This record gives sequence, C-alpha cells and structure tokens, in this order.
Amino acid sequence: MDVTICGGLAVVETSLIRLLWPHHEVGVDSPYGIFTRHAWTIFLAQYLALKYYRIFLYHKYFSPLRHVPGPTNNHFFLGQTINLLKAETPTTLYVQWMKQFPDAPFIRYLSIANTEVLVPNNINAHKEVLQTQCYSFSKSKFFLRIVREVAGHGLILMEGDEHRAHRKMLGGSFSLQNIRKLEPIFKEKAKDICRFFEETIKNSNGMTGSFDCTNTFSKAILDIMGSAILGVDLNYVKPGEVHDQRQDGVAGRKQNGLRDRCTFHEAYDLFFSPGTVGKLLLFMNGWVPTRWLPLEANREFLSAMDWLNEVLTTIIRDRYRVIRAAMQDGTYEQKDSRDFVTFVVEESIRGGTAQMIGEKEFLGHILEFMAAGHDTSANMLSWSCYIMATNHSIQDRLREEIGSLSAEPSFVEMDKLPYLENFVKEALRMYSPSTTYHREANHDLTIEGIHIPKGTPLDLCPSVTHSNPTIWGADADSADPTRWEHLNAQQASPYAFEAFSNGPRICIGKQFAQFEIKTILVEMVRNYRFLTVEHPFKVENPGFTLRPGGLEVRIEKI
Ligand code: HEM
Repeated sequence: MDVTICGGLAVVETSLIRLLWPHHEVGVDSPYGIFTRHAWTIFLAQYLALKYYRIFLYHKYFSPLRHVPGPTNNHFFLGQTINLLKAETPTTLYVQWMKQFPDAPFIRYLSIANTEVLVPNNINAHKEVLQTQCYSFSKSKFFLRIVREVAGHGLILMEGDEHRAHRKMLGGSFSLQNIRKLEPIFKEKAKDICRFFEETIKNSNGMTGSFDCTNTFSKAILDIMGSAILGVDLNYVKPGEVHDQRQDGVAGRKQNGLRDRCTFHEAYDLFFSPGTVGKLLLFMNGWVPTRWLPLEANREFLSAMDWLNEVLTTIIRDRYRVIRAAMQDGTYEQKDSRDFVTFVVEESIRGGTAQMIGEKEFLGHILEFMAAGHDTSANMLSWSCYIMATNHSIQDRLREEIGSLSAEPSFVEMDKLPYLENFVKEALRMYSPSTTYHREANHDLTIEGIHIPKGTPLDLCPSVTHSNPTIWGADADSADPTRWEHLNAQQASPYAFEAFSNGPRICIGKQFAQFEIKTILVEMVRNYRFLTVEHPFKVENPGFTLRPGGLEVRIEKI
C-alpha cells in the first residue's frame, strides 16, 4: 500500500517537473535529469518519511483514536507487545487496563509498529461489535494468518453470506435435539475419567492421588471429539487398555517418517501448547510468514498439520463410500446417535441441509470443531477443578445438589440443577477459556461516539466484561455461583457474559460444550472430592485459551 502511494507520488512528481520545465533539454543536468537520476533515492526517502509518519506520528497527533484512553508505558516501536507477552496470563493486561478505565467504551493500545488496537470495554461496545454491526467487522488479518494454519476454511474463517449459509447448513447437527443423542458418548467418557482417577489413587497411596488436569482433560475431550465429531474411537483416557495411537481414525493405516509418530493428541498439543520456539513462530506468523524457516519446530508443525489433513480427509471419504454403498444396497440403518461426519454425509447424500458443503469446507469445519471445541472445554474442566479444590464450600454445595439426581441422570435432569448451571457460568466468567478473539473494521464506522477507521483491529477479551467491578460488583474477582441467582439489569445483559461470544457468530458448540461439561462434572463430583492444588502452576502465555499448564489437583474417593 505504502509502496503504491510512493510509486504514484514519484510518477506525479516526474510529470510535474516535465510540465514546469518543458523547454529545457532533458539532459543529465536539467531538473528532470537530476530527478530521474535520483529517482530511487527520492522514492526511498518518501517511503521512509511515510513510514515514519505512520509509525511514530499518526497515533500521537493525527489518529481519530488518539484520545481513546489506554496504557501509556509503550515501547517506542512495539507498543504493548512485549508487556502482553511477559504478562502473567494472556488476559492480565486487558483486565488491568479495564480496571484503570472501567467506564470507557473502548480502550486503545499500541501493538507492533505502533498499530492502534481497540479493546471493546463496556457492554454496549460489545453489543455493537458482536451483534448490531457484526458483519461490519471481519476476522483480523493477524488472526487469519495464525488460525488458517490449523483451522482450514471452515465456519470460524468464513465471512458475510458464506458464513450465514454455512451456519444454517450446520445448524441441524448442533441442534439441541441432535446433541442430546450424544449423551451416551459424554457419559461413557465421564466414567472413563473416574476410572482413571480410581487407578491414579490405587497407584498412589491408596487413599488419595493427584492428577494433571490439563493433560487429563485434554485427552478426555479429544476422545469425546473423536467420537462425537469424527465417529472414531480414540481412547486416550481408558486405563488398562493398550491403544495403538498411530492408527487413530484410519484403521490399519501406517505412514512414514514423522507422520508415523503423530497422533491427534500430539498434533493438538503441538498447536495449543508448543515449546517456546514453536510459540514464538506461531505468533510471529501473524505478522510475518515464519513457516518457511528451516527449524525443527516448523518441520514438526507442518508434518503434524499434513498428517491431520490426510487423516481427516480419509475419514470423510471413507464415510461417504461406506454410507453411499449401504444406501444403494438398501442396507443402511440410520443410528440414533450420530457423529457430525456421519450427520453431514447422510444429509448431503440425501440432498438435505448439508448437501452444499464441498470437501474443502467439510474438512475445514471438522478441523475447526476439533480445534475450537477441544482446548476450550478441557481448560474449562481444569479451572472447575481448581475452583473446587480451592473453595470446598462451593464443591460441597454442588455435591449436595448433584446427590438429588438418579443413578443414571438424563441431560434433562442435569439441566434442571440451578447450582450446577450457576457453577458452570461462574467458572466460565472467572476463567473464560477463550482469552481474546479478533476483528477488523470493514469500513469506517462510529460506535459509542468513537470514530473507528476502516482496517482498525479489535481485540475482544471476555475477561474485560467478566471482571468489571462496575458490572459485577466489588467481589467480581472471587468465585461465587450464587451471584447468578440475583442478577441486576446490567449483569443480565447477554453482553456481560462473553465466554461463548454473542450475536450471529456466537459459538456454535455452546450447547455441546455445556452438555459435555455438565455430564463430566456430575460424574466426577458425585464420586470424588477435590482436596488441594498440589503446587504453583503457570498459565500459558501467549495463548488463545486460558491454559493452566501443570495444574495438579489432589483427589480422594467418596
Ligand atoms: C467451553 C467451551 C467453549 C468455549 C468457551 C467456546 C468459545 C467460543 C468463542 C468465544 C467463540 C467466538 C470466537 C470468535 O468470534 O472469533 C467460539 C466460536 C466457535 N466455536 Fe466455540 N467454544 C467452546 C466449545 C466449542 C465446541 C465444543 C465446538 C464444536 C464442537 C465449538 C466450535 C466453535 C465454532 C465452529 C466457532 C465459530 C462460530 C462462527 O464463527 O460462526 N466451540 N467459541
């Protein structure tokens, strides 16, 4: 863009000089000659001047956003980038800024090259961006560059009409009616987690045992996603069984080299919790392409991504083949509980709602569901254990309520428990698994009196409204599920609670996640007591999810 401007300027200047000195000889000493001889130097000088203006002057003296409040302890070129990376968690600074300016509709911070980023801060700003003017924003370029790598072209990356159409096509598979049919999958995995706890205690002192929350729930949720989305048994959390993870999803299939060693768990661990170099490359890739660099972290990443694409494509093709053949033979029996892949394949063969989904989008949707629904739900469960281990009264009340359920409660029964419902909301409010989601203004627009120029990036951070004391009161920072029993008008606004986002792009897996989380919580809490957090742990930063790395909780059987 700046190169085009400076190139255009050079052409205009050349024409002007020829116009002003038309009769002069066009020799080396004429103004035209001098100008053309130094054209590159002049172009470079103009380019640097423009860059200087954009990077160092614009945000200070000219931007319409310059009066929006925000942090001032900026690095001269990187703004808040280093501070954000060094913060305790990915949301710490956003919350700190909100507390400094609790009533401001937006907060402005500077990022790399002093790019201005807006953070919607009050309820109305969230409502405008997520609901009223949702399609005036698209996913930011920074976000696209990072996420496209692991998410393919699915719902998360679609915009405008394409997004609306696919949301409609996928609606059926995520309807409450269809999700209820997944009950046996959620229940079986909840039982597997408890069997794993039992074994952990047996292998410890026989009375109590401690488990790594992030690792355990990450595997358990991946198992659920395998069954509910792919229709494939992954069995990462099944104590006592030996499972050849190399054959995940593709029976009898072996691959060469690194791919041979890859599993779903390894692949997703690499995406969500890479090592320091991997993390740096992942986030730098949002600014400048880094995947071509000949580094081990890149090789591992690309290889895992290749593996994942290949395995998922095979699953889709195999499912089409098997279902189509059975339908043609007249032997196909539709099961009551259908995974997402089967649902879409059935629908598309029959000419139902999903028939317009091509293979590329199908793969993109699956990649996204696996990515979006995996770490978020796993982290939510980890933080739930943290709350219970550090607030025994909350845990006791939850157990008391769960005690009223039948031995094999249906989801309808579980869904009627008010304290469980409030506990889930409170855990999501306190520790929103989704740390930030990103947008960019498609055109100039004004929200809450702030003129937002086209192209302005926005970071939406659920913790900003979740921790705002002007919304949630002075005790906003402490866990209290009972606060949901008596909400005032502000707290009752859907935009005060942003864990699943809001508006047309609200999380499509919200009901799936709530159902899954409640089923697992009920089984765990009725069978195990969460005693203590074993040792200090670190929330991983940077991260798209709030991942309590190394959170270990001690449990005992009830
Ligand atoms: C506790 C669990 C979960 C949380 C906290 C969560 C949170 C979110 C948030 C905040 C968004 C909005 C992101 C944005 O606008 O950029 C989102 C979108 C999305 N989520 Fe979830 N999610 C969870 C579970 C799931 C599950 C289980 C699935 C799939 C099975 C899923 C699939 C998606 C998809 C496909 C989108 C994109 C929707 C669209 O753009 O129309 N999520 N989620």
